[in-house]
Amino acid sequence: MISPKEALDIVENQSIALAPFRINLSEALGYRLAQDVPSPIAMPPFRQSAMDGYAVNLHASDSFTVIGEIQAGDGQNPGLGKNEGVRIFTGAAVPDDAQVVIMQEKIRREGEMAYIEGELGHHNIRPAGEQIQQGEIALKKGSSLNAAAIGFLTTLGITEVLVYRKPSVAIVSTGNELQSPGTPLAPGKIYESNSLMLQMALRSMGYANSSLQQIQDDYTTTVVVLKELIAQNDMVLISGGISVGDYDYVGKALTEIGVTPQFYKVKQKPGKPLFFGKKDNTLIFALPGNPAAALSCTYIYVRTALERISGHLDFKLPRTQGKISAAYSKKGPRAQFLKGFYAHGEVQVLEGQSSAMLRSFAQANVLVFIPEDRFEIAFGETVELIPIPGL
Ligand SMILES: Nc1nc2c(c(=O)[nH]1)N[C@H]1C(S)=C(S)[C@@H](COP(=O)(O)OP(=O)(O)OC[C@H]3O[C@@H](n4cnc5c(N)ncnc54)[C@H](O)[C@@H]3O)O[C@H]1N2
Ligand code: MOO
Repeated sequence: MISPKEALDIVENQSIALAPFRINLSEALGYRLAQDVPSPIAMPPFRQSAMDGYAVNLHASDSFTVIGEIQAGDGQNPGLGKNEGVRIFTGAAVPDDAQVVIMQEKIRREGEMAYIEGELGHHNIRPAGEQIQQGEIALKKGSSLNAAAIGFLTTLGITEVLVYRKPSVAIVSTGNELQSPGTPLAPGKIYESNSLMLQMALRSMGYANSSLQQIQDDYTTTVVVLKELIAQNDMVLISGGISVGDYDYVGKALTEIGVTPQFYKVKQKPGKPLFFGKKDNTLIFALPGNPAAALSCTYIYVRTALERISGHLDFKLPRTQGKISAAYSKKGPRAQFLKGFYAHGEVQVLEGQSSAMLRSFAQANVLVFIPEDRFEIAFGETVELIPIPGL
């Protein structure tokens, strides 16, 4: 059995970015750039006034003559003699001859004459190219296209960019005991909840392209359905049927389909029987059916794979720290990812850590990582936390 760290290393190394395509910026939210993007223009494109006031060619004087006006958007560049100025507004082009824009609050006007009152202070001119020069890299390959990034590229006149494709993900739940919600439970059945939960986890992380399937514990069906889904998708997430029971067909079916295993079983709780494999360019995770195990593995391993194949090339699982609010005793040698609630530097390990339970997960905002070789964590000790994404 490998450690969580070894398993994450394998996932990172095996998750290769999908093929890029061109996209309009208005559709590009959440994608990652597949190229360095150079700026086609300098920004600002001209010397820009940062204030409403007067642009002045000032020479050792505390007064000047106002000879005209420039509004934002005007294209003229009037010549200014010594101690001549123009009325100007924020965002307007400053005449080449002006060295300073004086805020209107510091000016007293008398007809065409303007008198400076108090200290001049800043020159209030944004130099051309102050933010970026023409040809300079605006955003690097791998950058996330969030609202600010899309806004920034739009200020440069860019309308289309090359981004990495986002994966199509098939989510498959297995198990004869599973019944779709919406009808009273039949004896021996439970409601099927993993597929919707996993779809929501993916959506909350920015991956909207997923489909849901449910299959019975039947070997032939499992082979046929999984084979087709693996051929058609970039990633397949299977929940349940990966342990050692007589009706756990998933592992055998994946072997028959020709999936190359990257690992099976991780020294962790929850999620010990996690399987990760590859067929051609498709990544396959067989997640343990226990709901908290399936979700925990999704937030740790599936997330890492999704980020990397979507172009977040150097993605590492975010980790932070907090002080534990009560002593904790770990039983057994497996590393643990505990459901926790973190606030103001302190983390509380929640009641009910069984991998069959979701109650504590529904209240958690972090996973508390307890390494394999740690058993007794003292009150107030600093522990590693993995924030739950998408909250
Ligand atoms: N003899 C052993 N038995 C088990 C071992 C072991 O090492 N030896 N490992 C245990 C651990 S740890 C886990 S985790 C589970 C994982 O088992 P499977 O991945 O095969 O999952 P299932 O048996 O199909 O289901 C487990 C549990 O989760 C419920 N489940 C499954 N799918 C769903 C779903 N879509 N929605 C809601 N709930 C679901 C299922 O009813 C079971 O209760 O194996 C242990 N056994
Ligand atoms: O590994 Mo299982 O998820 O502990 O119950």
